[in-house]
Amino acid sequence: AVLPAPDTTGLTAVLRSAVAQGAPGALARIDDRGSTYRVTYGVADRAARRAVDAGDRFRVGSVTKTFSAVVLLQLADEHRLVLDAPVNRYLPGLLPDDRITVRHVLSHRSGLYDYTNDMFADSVSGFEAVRDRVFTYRQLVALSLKKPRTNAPGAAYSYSNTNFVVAGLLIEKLTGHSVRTAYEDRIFGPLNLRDTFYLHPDTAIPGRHARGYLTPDTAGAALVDATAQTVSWAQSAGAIISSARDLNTFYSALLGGRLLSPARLADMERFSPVNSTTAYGLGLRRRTLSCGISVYGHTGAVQGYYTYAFATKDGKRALTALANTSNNGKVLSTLTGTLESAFCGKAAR
Ligand SMILES: CC1(C)S[C@@H]2[C@H](NC(=O)CCCC[C@H](NC(=O)C[NH3+])C(=O)[O-])C(=O)N2[C@H]1C(=O)[O-]
Repeated sequence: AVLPAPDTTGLTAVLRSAVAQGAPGALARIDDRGSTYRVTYGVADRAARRAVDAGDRFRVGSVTKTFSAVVLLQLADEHRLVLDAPVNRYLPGLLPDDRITVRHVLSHRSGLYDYTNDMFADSVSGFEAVRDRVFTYRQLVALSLKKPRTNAPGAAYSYSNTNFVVAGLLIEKLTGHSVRTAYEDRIFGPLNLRDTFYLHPDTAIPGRHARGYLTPDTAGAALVDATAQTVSWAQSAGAIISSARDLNTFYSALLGGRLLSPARLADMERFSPVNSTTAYGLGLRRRTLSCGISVYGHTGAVQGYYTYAFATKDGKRALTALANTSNNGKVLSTLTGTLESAFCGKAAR
């Protein structure tokens, strides 16, 4: 299908709305068959009053889940992992139910409870309690197992960070290396993602970056600078640092068939419906837009940063958008408009 031209005027209007709704700043970058469009609005650093730059690095949150899924699917391509095998085959005794498979984990159908529900029940105090903490994967899994499963294995979709903490344990067990080494050797290096890092438990973001600001639960309370944090509460579920350029490169390469065999990419794109416009595959979301076009990628919400990173089925057009706030539902919802502008064009306004 011929895509409408991107609507950069509409894109600017969406970013302006996000800032009006409380984000200090926002950026968007579209890569489309060799053409690049960049839009920025507001500030990357409130104290220094530095304007957002489209090249700024940022924390990508759950966009990390696609990277973790790619590593495990590459291991499946290498016949070192069977997607429909129980997780406990590779990590004996980890989970209390041998029926939970790797595929259940990567599609959020395992039933494993999401420990962040309790961890961040109060947004600011929950964040302050963990921002400098370092967890082991098994400590995070133990937090989840204190609560009942949400569903029988495979019976329903229920988003849970715990699933991609288990994915991190699988990556380290099956590769014999750290998650950081697996990302660098299998994705960051081959795609030359120079702005992309996995530095857990280091709290800094290297190079020029947008500072991230957590919106408190109390209306009108001051934003909390959340830039420096270990993201140890998430790790292989949410701790990657990247840029709009690199995320566009990543999703274009993935959907263009450069990272996985056709069979494994098809596994990743076996979608179960989440709601009328969204479906989830293996570490990959599909969103169907108002113009009927479906786009593939992931969103991210880590303290201080909202990310949307999506591309067309063939990977030839990709969009990444970032607003440097979080815990602000209006901003998260408004950013959906970047997909409409990027892929549906002017008709979307
Ligand atoms: C499904 C999501 C949106 S949430 C999930 C994951 N992020 C988290 O689980 C962190 C939740 C706490 C973040 C915090 N919220 C609170 O503290 C609320 N009390 C805030 O907004 O800064 C991620 O990233 N995913 C997004 C995704 O996959 O799109």
